[in-house]
Amino acid sequence: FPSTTLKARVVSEEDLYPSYDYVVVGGGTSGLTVADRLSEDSSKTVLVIERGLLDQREEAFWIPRLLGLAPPKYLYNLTSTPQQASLNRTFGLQAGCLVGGGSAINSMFFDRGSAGDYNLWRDLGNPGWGWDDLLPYFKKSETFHPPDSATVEKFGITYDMSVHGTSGPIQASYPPYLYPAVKNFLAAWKEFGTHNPIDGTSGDALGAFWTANTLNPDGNVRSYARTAHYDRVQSRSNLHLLPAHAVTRVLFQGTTASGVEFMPVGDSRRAKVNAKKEVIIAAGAPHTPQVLQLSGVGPSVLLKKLHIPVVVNLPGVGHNFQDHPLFVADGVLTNDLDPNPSYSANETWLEGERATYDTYRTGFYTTSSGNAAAFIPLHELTNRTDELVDAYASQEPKLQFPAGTDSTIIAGWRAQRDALLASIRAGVVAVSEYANGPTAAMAIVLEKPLSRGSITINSTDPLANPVIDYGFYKNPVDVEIQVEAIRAWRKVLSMPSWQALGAQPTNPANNITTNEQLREWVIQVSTPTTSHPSGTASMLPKNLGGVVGPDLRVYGVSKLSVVDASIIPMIPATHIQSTVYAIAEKAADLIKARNT
Ligand SMILES: Cc1cc2nc3c(=O)[nH]c(=O)nc-3n(C[C@H](O)[C@H](O)[C@H](O)COP(=O)(O)OP(=O)(O)OC[C@H]3O[C@@H](n4cnc5c(N)ncnc54)[C@H](O)[C@@H]3O)c2cc1C
Repeated sequence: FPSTTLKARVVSEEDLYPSYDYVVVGGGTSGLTVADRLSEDSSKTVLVIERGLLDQREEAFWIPRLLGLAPPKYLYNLTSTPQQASLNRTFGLQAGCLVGGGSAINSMFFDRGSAGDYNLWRDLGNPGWGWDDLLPYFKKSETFHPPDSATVEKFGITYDMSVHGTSGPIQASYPPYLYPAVKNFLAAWKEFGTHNPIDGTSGDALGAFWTANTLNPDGNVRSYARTAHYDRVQSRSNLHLLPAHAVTRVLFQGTTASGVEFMPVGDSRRAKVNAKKEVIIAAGAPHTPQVLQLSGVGPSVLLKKLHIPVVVNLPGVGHNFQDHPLFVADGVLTNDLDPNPSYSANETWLEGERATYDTYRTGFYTTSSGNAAAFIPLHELTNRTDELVDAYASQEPKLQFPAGTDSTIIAGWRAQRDALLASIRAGVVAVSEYANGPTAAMAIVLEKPLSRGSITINSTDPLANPVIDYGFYKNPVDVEIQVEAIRAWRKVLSMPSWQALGAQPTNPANNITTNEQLREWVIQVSTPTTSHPSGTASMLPKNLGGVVGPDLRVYGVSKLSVVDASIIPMIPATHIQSTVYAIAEKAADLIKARNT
């Protein structure tokens, strides 16, 4: 990989200015995006404080196929509490602890939800956050490189340039190595009864379609927040990055954020830096609530228990936690095509592909985790739609939460449920995702869970892991949708285009058929996370458990905002990084406008 000089604006503690216009907490996906945009104005100074290290160009960060192999020092080691509705199992939560955050280690799917996903945000009390409002920011964030005509012809990829950006920092493209069976996947879903949108990023992400990756076609390397929003602009003298330091709390004068306290990781010494205009929190959904709670912004009951002085009682901080639960349904293709994913089991073949990548930057190593997915609305998934919607609608909100839960959080859940059910009835959101494409085995993902969890601290140690409760499958109707998703998967495998490849389901086996059997299977094999944690500092009205308003400012204090995946009020039916980039792009515009 062409190595660059990376030290220019990485500062050490001694070089810090005593104050900056903006201090950004967390140099991950959203933090680096916002810092890049705010530092476009050379008269403003910006400091990013990142708990993790700057990667040293280890292969896992730039060779797409090596995703998942990041050295442990760049990862958090987070584990949930035992999840009651899931046989009391505990589950990890993957998150990147490095400059670039999740974007450095993710699976590189780069897609968007449906218009209905974002219109839900708007309709929950967030003017300016519907699909039409966000589309310009999706476009601003990316440079989309369409596939060449030979690829289009061979694989039938369709796209609509009018919904894409052509000059944004994140590079999006298709790898030059695609599997022919994806065409069968897409055709089978059409035979099943859904459609193939021309471009799944157009606001119509209902159906089965090709998906691009965060792949820079110049060398077929990962495009991520570090390369796109830091390396690209590191010559700016008004942008400073302080890696390997954790923000321990936001400092307040009264209720005005005035700066942050931070510490070098591995040293208990504390230091302070001032923010003249705003402190911007971008620590990611697992850690943003931790930073807020440590700073005295959160549920007062919790803060008092930990003897943290309360700056503002905000019960929603750490609540409304959502992710996408999933399981893998296994199947085989007895008559598979050439090439197919099973080749990668052969070490000699892999060595050849690695040599091809090293020499030509083509072949298998340009691929990450997939280039197609199906997002299916409930009425296409099952004929039990009315029954399932009624089951959700008849639930008593209070029973979804432990005794003592603040009434605003319960009201927020009710509002989300009612809005979601209207969208499900209207058929404008997907509830199930079938990820990947070229195999009969599929990750089946619940896209619109109504179970909610929480992330809270139980210690004032800023480096301690927060307590992660996924609230996994707490809502039994979520499980019921997963049951229907298995039935739909079996049905799609029986369609002519899959049968042409000899598709057969293997697990769950065909003799597992009753709702009860399928439910039991789902509970045994599911995990609560697709590494899409969201919602822990939700953008919702305060009386609905919100933490920030549509301007992303934290309620009850001034000069403090949140710009990361925590603000997502309802998780969209998509992989969420492009949404996080769009949020951060919009956040930067909002912050600039109020600080001219
Ligand atoms: C393994 C994995 C696979 C994924 N696959 C996909 C995919 O294929 N497609 C997709 O669209 N999405 C995917 N995602 C999700 C996507 O990458 C994330 O949603 C997104 O990166 C979140 O961005 P963020 O800015 O909210 O948080 P992050 O990018 O996680 O940034 C938060 C940063 O804050 C830092 N931080 C935390 N606490 C502190 C503190 N106290 N002081 C200073 N810094 C702090 C962290 O170290 C981190 O760098 C995946 C995520 C993971 C982890």
